Amino acid sequence: MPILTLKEAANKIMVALDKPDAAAALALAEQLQGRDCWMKVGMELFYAAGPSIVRDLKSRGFRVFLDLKMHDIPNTVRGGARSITRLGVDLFNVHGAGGVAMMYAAAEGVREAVEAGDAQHAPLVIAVTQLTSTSQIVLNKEIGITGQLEDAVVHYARLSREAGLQGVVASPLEVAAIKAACGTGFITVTPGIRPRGADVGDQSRITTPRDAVDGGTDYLVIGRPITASHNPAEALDNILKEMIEQ
Ligand SMILES: O=C(O)c1cc(=O)[nH]c(=O)n1[C@@H]1O[C@H](COP(=O)(O)O)[C@@H](O)[C@H]1O
Repeated sequence: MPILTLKEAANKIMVALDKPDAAAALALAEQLQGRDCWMKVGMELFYAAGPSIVRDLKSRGFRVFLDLKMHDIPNTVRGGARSITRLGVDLFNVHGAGGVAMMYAAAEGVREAVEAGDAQHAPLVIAVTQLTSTSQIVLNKEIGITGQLEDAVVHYARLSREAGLQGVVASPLEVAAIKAACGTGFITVTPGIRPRGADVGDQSRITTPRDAVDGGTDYLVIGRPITASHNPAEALDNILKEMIEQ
């Protein structure tokens, strides 16, 4: 892998702002300001703080990944995508399990909002393949998908590309297979990042930040290793250091 600059490494980080309200999220974001990383707004924060949290983060100069993992009938997802696009986010996700028509509807919703002049730019749309908390055993025995987990991930990646989406969410362990199937330009956004010695928690398919970078991922989604630290800025800086070390 080519050596990354500090700025390039920071550009790859999406900090999962899994906080209960806007005040807590913005206090954390402020501590990380000036480092060029993205902020990810997920269900906990968005359901509490609403659309204004997106505007608050954008006005502070952050790029925003809105992680609401839409999974519904195509018509509903199309409307959801239109509303999300109007918010001005840079990237959002849907569930690959919703199928091609649903994913296509998400892409259409984006186009409709942009063409109607309701949005300045089109956000990237990506599909969740298999959650990084899902293990091989859970996939086979609970979810009921037979075969290898990596094959299930690649299957959804192919479908999402067919539907016109720009990338997927997967674990860093599947990046090489996704890129081989869908091309190097197909974006991989990878949670399941744990620095050595960090608490794994509910994640199942994990790598260190450095292994994720060496594996060719485009973006690393990192929550608790940064946000639960007593010094989030220092935790982020240590991760960045590990990513750029020769
Ligand atoms: O779409 C996501 O962001 C996502 C997909 C996935 O498969 N696994 C996953 O962990 N995530 C999100 O990534 C973040 C990971 O957070 P930590 O486990 O605290 O680093 C959380 O906000 C999850 O909601």
